[in-house]
Amino acid sequence: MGRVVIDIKGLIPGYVNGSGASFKYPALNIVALNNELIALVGRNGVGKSTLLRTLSRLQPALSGNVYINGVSTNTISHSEFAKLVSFIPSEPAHASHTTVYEFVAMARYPYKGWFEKLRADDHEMVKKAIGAVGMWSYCNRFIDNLSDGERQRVMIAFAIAQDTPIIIMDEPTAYLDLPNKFEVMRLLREQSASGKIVIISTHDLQTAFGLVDTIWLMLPDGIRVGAPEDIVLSGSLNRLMDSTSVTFDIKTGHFVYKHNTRKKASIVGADSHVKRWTAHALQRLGFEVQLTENCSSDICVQVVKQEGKVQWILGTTDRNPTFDSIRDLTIYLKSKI
Ligand SMILES: Nc1ncnc2c1ncn2[C@@H]1O[C@H](COP(=O)(O)OP(=O)(O)OP(=O)(O)O)[C@@H](O)[C@H]1O
Repeated sequence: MGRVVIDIKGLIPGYVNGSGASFKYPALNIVALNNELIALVGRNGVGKSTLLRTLSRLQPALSGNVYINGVSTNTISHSEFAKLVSFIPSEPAHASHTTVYEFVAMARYPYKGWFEKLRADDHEMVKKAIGAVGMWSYCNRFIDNLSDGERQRVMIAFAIAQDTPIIIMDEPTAYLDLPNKFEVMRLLREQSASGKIVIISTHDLQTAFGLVDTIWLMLPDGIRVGAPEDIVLSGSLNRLMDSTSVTFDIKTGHFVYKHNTRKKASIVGADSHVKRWTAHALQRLGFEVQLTENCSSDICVQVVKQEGKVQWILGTTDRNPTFDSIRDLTIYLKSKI
């Protein structure tokens, strides 16, 4: 696959109605490069689908331009554009009485003239695409009878068979369980590694921040572009969450519930994994937790491990309450605070 560059210049995506623009996003200036897997993230309603649909030419921009390899997409014919960009919408395909094979074969039609049949090399491409997503044994199954995860793989096969240098997918990991989310991301990584630009929108920050090359973070006042790590270090994620109940913990890389109470607790003991998960439980109860060598707060939990058995002792003497599980410890603490 040759080099591909998307150059977004002064693009304002949005909708107009009779009284003017009903939704208008600030102007975007971004360059995307081949081999880049990009996740577009942002709150509900910020404009992710609108931007992806605009890049895919399914709706006009309010102003600005998108260039693919230096050519304005407004000047590219529909059939040529279909050889450059495949767009997979967020709603899973429901094509009645269409088999997986027939559905993926439709991806080859941009390469055909009117009434022209698929040739042997088109069929090879379709077979390769279905095989690449591990769906070969499903070829004769109807699309309607697939699970969401299976259908999502078929959608990726469609994009592979369309064989475009740019793949745009709106929420490809929605509806999927965790192993399937990672599997879909692996397939998309393979596509970008083969030289394509892959742009997806997602609400799944863990998957996005763990696996993509670049984040496009859509905030209400404009977009931030960077490696996931750049975005974390810029502090922009707290603006994404800008909420009274969630905050981003830069030390752990996790989004955490914001508690109002800030009682202090310390956890002592030798087993670092047990200490860390005990801290997790106490943080959930609203404690500010320190993992230390010595008890330094009013509430101190000792993690003791003897002959493979773990116990949690509240306080510093043997007469203090002792628990056999984190659940018992938290039930006790909740009854006291
Ligand atoms: N057809 C339409 N006409 C006018 N406004 C629309 C239309 N479709 C969506 N909008 C508005 O455009 C804004 C952006 O919507 P969009 O669907 O792009 O957001 P999103 O970030 O994809 O949201 P979500 O994460 O909830 O899917 C919203 O305020 C929405 O109400």
